[in-house]
Amino acid sequence: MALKNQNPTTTNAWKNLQESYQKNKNVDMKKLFLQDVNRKEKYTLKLDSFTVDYSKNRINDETFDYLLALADEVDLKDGIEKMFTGDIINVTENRAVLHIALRNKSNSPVFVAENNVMDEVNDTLQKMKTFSEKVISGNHKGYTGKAITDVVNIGIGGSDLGPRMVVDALQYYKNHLKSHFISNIDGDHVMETIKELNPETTLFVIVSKTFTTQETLTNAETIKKWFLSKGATQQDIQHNFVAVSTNLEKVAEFGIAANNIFTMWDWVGGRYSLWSAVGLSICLALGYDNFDQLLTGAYEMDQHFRTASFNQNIPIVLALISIWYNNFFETDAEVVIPYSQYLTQFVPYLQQGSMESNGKSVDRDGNPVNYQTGNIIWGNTGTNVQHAFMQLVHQGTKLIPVDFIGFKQSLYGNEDHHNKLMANFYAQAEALYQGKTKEEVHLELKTAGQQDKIAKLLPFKIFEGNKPSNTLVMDKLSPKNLGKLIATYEHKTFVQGYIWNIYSFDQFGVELGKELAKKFLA
Ligand SMILES: O=P(O)(O)OC[C@H]1O[C@](O)(CO)[C@@H](O)[C@@H]1O
Repeated sequence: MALKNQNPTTTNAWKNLQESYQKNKNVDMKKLFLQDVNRKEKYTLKLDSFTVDYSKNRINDETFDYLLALADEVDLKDGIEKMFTGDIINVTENRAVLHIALRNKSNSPVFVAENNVMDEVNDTLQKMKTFSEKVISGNHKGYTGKAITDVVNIGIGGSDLGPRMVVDALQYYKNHLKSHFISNIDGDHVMETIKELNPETTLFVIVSKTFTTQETLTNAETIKKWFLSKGATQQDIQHNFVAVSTNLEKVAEFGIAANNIFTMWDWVGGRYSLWSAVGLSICLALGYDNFDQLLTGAYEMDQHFRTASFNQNIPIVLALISIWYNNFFETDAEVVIPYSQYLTQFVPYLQQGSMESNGKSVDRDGNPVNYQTGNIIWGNTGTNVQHAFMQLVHQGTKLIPVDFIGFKQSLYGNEDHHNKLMANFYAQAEALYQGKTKEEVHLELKTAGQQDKIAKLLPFKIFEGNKPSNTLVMDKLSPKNLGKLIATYEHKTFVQGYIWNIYSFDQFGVELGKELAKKFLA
């Protein structure tokens, strides 16, 4: 059965939210905190050690209830169940959407048509484990009999961003294998990556769900030529090349042996695929046990998402807050700022996850929507952003909600650095919320003995404040916690798309550019 099809603007909850917006759009968050001493606790969600404080938002109890009512009215519960039970919710491509099956630690059956997909999932995971252990231990040899030292992931979009982000984020847990990622069709990118590599000891992992993507195939062919030009033969390819794909025929045409193919399925969207064999580069870089922990973290979030009541549900609450700003305040963008240098690739990863999913302008009936859909996601790591774009968030004319992501402990345990990092983390959220009034600036200049500057500087030093943010805190950046964090944003994206009444799991918007590029090439 298809997803319910309902224009969200026709719901009672939407009308109530419009009224609530008119009444409360300029609500002073400081007053909300004064009125309710328990606000911080009340507006904080928990899943084990993962806490999400959403108290610094222009939301009062009334608004929050209407947001929850919106989720009820469009029957979000039904949408979630349909995803988890393998319904064809990617209608335009006639596919189920089952990234949750890839990390289904309960191993309870998940059916697509009559087929329990868990059997194939478990087989592929076992194959990834066996192969990655063989490579890491040095038992899998390159074509001249030497152990592998370097792994190159060749893929783009979901076949690159997920594994790249996870390998980078979890580099603390990495083994001796060096990881490289080639995505762009820019030949300089390819040459810069392979120039130092030894073809004898390098494993190339070609990742393409379709195995028709121009970038990936061009890059893979260039590398194959380079490999063959170094004295290797066609026969040697089986030692140094493996592929991840659904398109077994095309992989065979490329010259990769059948037992070197790791399968995936059409019910895994590219941007949701790092949990599948697309994560092979993750297993190779971190070892299978760490990959398994990543899956466990995501599974725990899946369970929470599926079972927690809406008002306690982390992805749902984050999605509703986002809709509140996007559709009522008409903010266009959201900033995501992880306070961990390890998460440098997190925002580029999230950009595909969110923007390729929800950048749609027709509803599930094929009619143009008369409301805003996908958010623009941007950001980078703190504290770097404080010296870059935060000026605009603090004092610019736009209202830009922020997600701050932080960890209680650093991995190397350097307390001095970590205390300073986290002091900045909390200070940014506080500064956005508190602001600085005219009176405060006045007093500050006076106290600093700068009375003579008051007339000149006063307006420039005022911070309007009352700017919204969520604060997401985990104990430390572990594989399990990263799994939880990624799954949080995956489900947030699902909820937004569901409520906006769009299809989040196709991506026809990338096709026109591809077609025209072929014409330009000709
Ligand atoms: O894995 P493939 O088939 O090469 O596709 C790569 C990427 O291209 C897209 O289809 C479009 O950008 C993404 O959704 C996907 O992640």
